[in-house]
Amino acid sequence: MIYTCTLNPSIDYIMHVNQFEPGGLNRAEKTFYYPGGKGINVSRVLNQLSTPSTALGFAGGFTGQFIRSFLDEEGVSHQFIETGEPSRINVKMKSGDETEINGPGPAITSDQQTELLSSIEKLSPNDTLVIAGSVPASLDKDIYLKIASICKEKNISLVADTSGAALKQLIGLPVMLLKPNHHELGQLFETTVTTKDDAVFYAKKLVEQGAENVIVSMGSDGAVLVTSQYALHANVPQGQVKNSVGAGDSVVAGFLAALSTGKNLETALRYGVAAGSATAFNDDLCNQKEVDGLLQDIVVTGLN
Ligand SMILES: Nc1ncnc2c1ncn2[C@@H]1O[C@H](COP(=O)(O)OP(=O)(O)OP(=O)(O)O)[C@@H](O)[C@H]1O
Ligand SMILES: O=P(O)(O)OC[C@@]1(O)O[C@H](CO)[C@@H](O)[C@@H]1O
Repeated sequence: MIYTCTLNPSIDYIMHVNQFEPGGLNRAEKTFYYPGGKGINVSRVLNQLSTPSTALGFAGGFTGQFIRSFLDEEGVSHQFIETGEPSRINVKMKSGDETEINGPGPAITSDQQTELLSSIEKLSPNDTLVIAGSVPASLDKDIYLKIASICKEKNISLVADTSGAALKQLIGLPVMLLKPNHHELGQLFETTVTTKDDAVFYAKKLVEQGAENVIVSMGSDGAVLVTSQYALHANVPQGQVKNSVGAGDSVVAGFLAALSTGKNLETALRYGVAAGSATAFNDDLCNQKEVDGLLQDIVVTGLN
């Protein structure tokens, strides 16, 4: 069974504003509300790809209620710990470019944190846990390390999509998949990752330190997969980007969905990139039909 863990879920409030004028009264042409947070996005895309998962983490207040009801309607299983204070609302403004303002999220008590760790302790060996997104300030700074230690002890396969200090803590641990984007990979090594070769060079360092698979997503330049055996690149199909929020999470979901049906790593990379691009070409996250429609346009090539 796949579990996802989102420590700081959100409602993503997506606003399309034709010509944004800072300091003026702006009116949006179109708005959308979706449950957000990286782990939740992974669970929603897995569900679209007929791969069951359960979303764990914290949710609270009227916004938490919206997140739960939305997931219920879609048939995504969830077990969030109630925070009392409302989950955050993240504003994503599309106005030529994409501007994001993410809230800090509710305070989480140490009892609530302990409850989450206990629920992870109860997962079974060979389950997969996806930890994704930022760590709220009220939680222990090393919570991902604590979760990774539980996974190691219980033989739970760990997947991580996070950045900064939270990502740094996981280096050297036996992680099944790390999925930084090229900016996050660059930050980790205090450098700039711009080319496929840069991505392979630094992803290899993560593999040497214990990661089984590293996918570096590179926006319109596709994604690179590095393992101890080889490095592959997948291009992106042509299309019009509508909303790239959750595109990286969709890569993770597509990759895991393919692996769960026994596909090989090359095919799983192709699914991951198809899911990422299908989400980028959509207002909401992708669905199965859209992913299937892009698969044949994605070419996977070997890199040195
Ligand atoms: N311009 C684009 N055209 C086609 N596909 C795209 C484009 N931008 C992103 N994608 C798809 O989305 C995937 C992930 O993109 P990106 O590297 O921007 O992820 P990310 O920064 O982790 O995203 P997020 O944090 O918003 O989920 C890419 O590998 C690709 O499949
Ligand atoms: O603040 P974090 O946890 O880093 O990112 C949260 C977030 O921006 O990531 C998702 C897209 O990947 C959105 O659904 C959500 O709003």
